[in-house]
Amino acid sequence: MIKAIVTDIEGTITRISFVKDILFPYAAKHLEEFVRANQQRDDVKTQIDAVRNELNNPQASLDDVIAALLGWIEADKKVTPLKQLQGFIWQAGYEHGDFTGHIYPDAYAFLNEQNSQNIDLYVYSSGSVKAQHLLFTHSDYGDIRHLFKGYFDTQIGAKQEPSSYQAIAAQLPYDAQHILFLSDVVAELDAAKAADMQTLQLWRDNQAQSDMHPAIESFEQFKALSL
Ligand SMILES: CSCCC(=O)C(=O)COP(=O)(O)O
Ligand SMILES: [Mg+2]
Repeated sequence: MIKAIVTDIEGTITRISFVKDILFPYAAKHLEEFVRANQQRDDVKTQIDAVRNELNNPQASLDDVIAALLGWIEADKKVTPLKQLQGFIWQAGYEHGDFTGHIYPDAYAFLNEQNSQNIDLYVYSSGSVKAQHLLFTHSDYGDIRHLFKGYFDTQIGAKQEPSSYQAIAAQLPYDAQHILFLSDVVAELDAAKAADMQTLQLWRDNQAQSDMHPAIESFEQFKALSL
């Protein structure tokens, strides 16, 4: 019996193209100016040092740090300091109304339905917890943060590592087998399954599939599943 749902964002409840074609280019456009202007801010300084750490070069110049960050955006690398900085940068875009956080209509209906049935909803995304809050605060449906009980990002571990799902389950008041993890990415579902969670793939954009996980194309098909 499912008591809690942990959902991925991009590709699961949010269109991939919103992240790849709107959020990532916005971050790339504003990153250099943001990092230079805010390099003395404590939370930004921490992430700049974390980039130097990732580069194994404590002496890396700010130019080197910026070049690495821009390369990681281009390659869609889920490197924690990049994801944390992207969250800071997107704040201005959301607050100026440059975009709203995309949520699929079927996902919005599904999240509301599960919430009304007292299923606890959590988020686990490579996007930082700050970025998650921004997307849900400024979503296509207004502020929908009330739907979620908690948020996890790569600070708990990478999404393709079973230990990350074990750590999430340890923070929830349910055994892993009562937790359903939703994602579009098979490697993430494999990791969650290895941690004893139930899994369900959202298959919206022709992603690779696997016999190991049930799959649906839209949450409208959820009720027909016997989970
Ligand atoms: C929180 S919105 C930004 C999403 C993002 O930056 C990202 O890398 C998407 O990763 P996900 O784990 O949600 O597929
Ligand atoms: Mg995803």
